[in-house]
Amino acid sequence: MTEPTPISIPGYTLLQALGRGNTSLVRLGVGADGREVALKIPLAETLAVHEAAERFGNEVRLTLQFRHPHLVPGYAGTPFGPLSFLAIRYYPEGALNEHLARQPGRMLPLQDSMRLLADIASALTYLHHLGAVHQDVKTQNVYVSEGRASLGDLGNTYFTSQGGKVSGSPFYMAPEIYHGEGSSGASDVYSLGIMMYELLCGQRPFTGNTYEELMVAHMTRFPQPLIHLNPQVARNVSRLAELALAKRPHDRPTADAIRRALLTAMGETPQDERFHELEDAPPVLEAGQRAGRHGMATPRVPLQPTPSVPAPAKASEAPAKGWNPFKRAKK
Ligand SMILES: Nc1ncnc2c1ncn2[C@@H]1O[C@H](COP(=O)(O)OP(=O)(O)OP(=O)(O)O)[C@@H](O)[C@H]1O
Repeated sequence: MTEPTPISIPGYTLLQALGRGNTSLVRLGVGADGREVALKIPLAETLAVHEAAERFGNEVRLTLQFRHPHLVPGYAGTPFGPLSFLAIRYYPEGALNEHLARQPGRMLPLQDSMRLLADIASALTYLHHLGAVHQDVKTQNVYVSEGRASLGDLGNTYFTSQGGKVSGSPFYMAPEIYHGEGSSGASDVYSLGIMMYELLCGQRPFTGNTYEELMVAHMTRFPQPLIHLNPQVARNVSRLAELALAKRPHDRPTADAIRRALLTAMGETPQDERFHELEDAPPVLEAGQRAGRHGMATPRVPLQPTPSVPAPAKASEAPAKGWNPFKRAKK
């Protein structure tokens, strides 16, 4: 794997690497104001492949545009070109999968799990309200801080009105995506349903050792009721988790119904969500130009949907070996 460019970002002191994904190297950085940030820097191979570079640009633009307490906030970024990067909030506790791996039995106390799930459901309610689909809801893309969750990684997010390529991660992908059909808010809800099982009973509802086994499980099997696996889970929450995994998208509840059920089970009275208006879209920038909340003025321009690599829809298209059920094939 090649080293990313750039090796320096004006305005930031680059510190140690926090992690590396398929697309980018993430480094801790300190801004001119002394604030620690996570700097996503695309790998050279990401920039070399048009679709991958477009996806990174999409992530930069949408992260800077959306604003919600449970979406990872973006501070500044350059969407395209050799100097592209994205500065986002730094989460010292890391991603939810890393957080769970540190827990005994990979399980958090029930109230803590419900809080995190309610936060993610809230973020999805916001995206769906705006007509956007996240397409990659999974524990690896949720960041945790002091018991609260923020959803990140908007590289595959698109507005349904503008269209976008269908993608997902095999452990979390809804049956309609395996069938090669379109994604929607309901396919995000399906992925949230998978996370409800992971967090509330410590196991995934569908497993498989190969892509084909996993595909068959998602398309044909029905999960055990959550409440049978963990009798402490409230009946309504268990029922909504099962419904979230309905084979047909229109049989699934909304993210907001799940949020409300979780809050009610926690003894709270759910309030209606109140949303910020969309940030002005960052302008289309030349290489090296920067957009952000404390950067240049941002004229209104329409967002361009950025295509992502489609998830393999048929067994014959599935990766034969070395497949990773947490990752889509990206390049
Ligand atoms: N905001 C952050 N704060 C702390 N650590 C982070 C942050 N963002 C990313 N990381 C670390 O960097 C790793 C790689 O990040 P990420 O998975 O987002 O990379 P990516 O290449 O953009 O994603 P993908 O592999 O889905 O294309 C994460 O697993 C995590 O350990």
